[in-house]
Amino acid sequence: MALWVILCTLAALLLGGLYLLGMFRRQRPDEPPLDKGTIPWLGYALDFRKDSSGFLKRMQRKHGDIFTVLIGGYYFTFVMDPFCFGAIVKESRSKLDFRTFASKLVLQVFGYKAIKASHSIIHASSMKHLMGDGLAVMTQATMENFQKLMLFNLSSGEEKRVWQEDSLFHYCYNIVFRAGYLALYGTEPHQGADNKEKANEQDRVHSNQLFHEFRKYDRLFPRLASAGLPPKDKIEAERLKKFFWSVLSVKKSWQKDNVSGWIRDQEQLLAENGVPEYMRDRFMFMLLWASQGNAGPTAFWLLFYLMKHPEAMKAVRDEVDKVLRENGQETKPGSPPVITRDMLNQTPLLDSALEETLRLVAAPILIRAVLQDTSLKMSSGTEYTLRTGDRVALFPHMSVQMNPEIHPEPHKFKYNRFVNPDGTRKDFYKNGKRLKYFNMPWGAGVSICPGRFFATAEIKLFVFLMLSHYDLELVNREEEIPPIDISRWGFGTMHPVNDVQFRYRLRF
Ligand code: HEM
Repeated sequence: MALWVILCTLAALLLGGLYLLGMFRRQRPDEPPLDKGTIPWLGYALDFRKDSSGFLKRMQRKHGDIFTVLIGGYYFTFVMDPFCFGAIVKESRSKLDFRTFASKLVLQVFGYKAIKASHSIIHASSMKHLMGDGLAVMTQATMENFQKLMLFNLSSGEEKRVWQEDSLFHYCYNIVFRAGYLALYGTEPHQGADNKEKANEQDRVHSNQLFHEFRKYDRLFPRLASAGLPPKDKIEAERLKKFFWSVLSVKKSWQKDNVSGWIRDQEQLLAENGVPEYMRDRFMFMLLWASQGNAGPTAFWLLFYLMKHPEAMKAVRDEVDKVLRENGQETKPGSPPVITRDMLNQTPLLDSALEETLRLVAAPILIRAVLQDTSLKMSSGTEYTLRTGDRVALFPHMSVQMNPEIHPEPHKFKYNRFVNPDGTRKDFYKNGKRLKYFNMPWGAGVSICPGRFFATAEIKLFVFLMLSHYDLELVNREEEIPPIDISRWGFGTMHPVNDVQFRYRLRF
């Protein structure tokens, strides 16, 4: 009898194990093509982690616009048909849920254990402070910090009109990160005008140190997110996490000046929802990564493409100069221009150039957990069932942003791709049908980036200041577009593998 029980238990365990490894899963008649790969449980995890875009291209060629693949124990259904995107991102949360996957990820990479209200707290405070009137306040704060970082040692005189050389990715990421960080997380307090310069200097030093630690974490991030870090790097990641929890802690923020309403409100709302202080510290780290991880790299690509395409540089610079002139702002040493949110709304060409940059380099993968069987109709008319327990994923970089049927010559940077000659926005079509989702750098639906208007303002302020103050050029005019780091597909803006040298010189 005992032997019989043991045998049954072993058989049940074996069957359970095989089930978990995916051995019994079969494609049902109404389901998308299923591809489990050859390695049990892992499936295609290694191929996907190595180069998600290359892998998905191969799968699309093999299976078409919808397919389910096994990746590290999870079944992901990738949907490449842009006419289905709306149905997926707008589906009710009871069927396709964004939170399940996102909560797991933020726990793994930031140590933050999300509560139910986290998402609505983020979105409510972003609506208040990163859009509309709140955005005007944030734009001004960011402007002041850009000036603090970029223009503090400018003086007039010919001797200053010498070329200075720097690495473009590092330069852009560094300045945009620090200005955004100081605008959101606050500045060093000071009393009286005498101490102001001292406080400014402290802000410069502190934000620079923070940037250098942030970059260390940033480099580990893709492998941290896919649980692929070797032990040595894991220890380093733990050290960095603790460093950020401490530097960004709620207690330290109470000692700062000019902490944004965005940070203050979220901290307070979390506290009101019973989140303990140590967890609120971790939340602050998550917000730092979300807010600063993409804007700097995007600013790099935008300036790079403008320098690489002189006609684009001229058009955007002329537009910036015109807006400054028409708003009574002259660029003179010693009196930096005041750039307002209204001025940033008068730049259709710069908007198009930024959107074009994002089309080329923003590559998030949007993921929803399937909580109930959900049917999905493709533009071909075929209907599929997404299976409960699976995940559904979109990779708009491949399916729309670089799709030659939607954007002719997709690898080319065309600064005016998104704007008509009269300044209005262009429409985009596939197979003669107008598309709603033709560029998705910010995601879509419930999980759309709540900081997108602030991000846009931040990058545009930076470009305004760079173009109005400096002549800019690549050190090597024939510089090739640097290859991208393919381990970062899915996480936002891509990074270049190598940096690019550029030089800048005061214009006046
Ligand atoms: C060029 C810059 C940026 C890009 C390309 C970008 C893109 C994205 C994307 C694709 C997502 C996730 C969407 C999803 O998973 O479905 C996201 C989430 C988020 N972004 Fe941004 N973002 C940028 C800048 C910013 C800035 C400046 C802020 C804040 C000041 C910000 C705050 C956030 C937050 C808080 C989330 C998480 C939202 C949530 O959990 O619901 N982002 N962003």
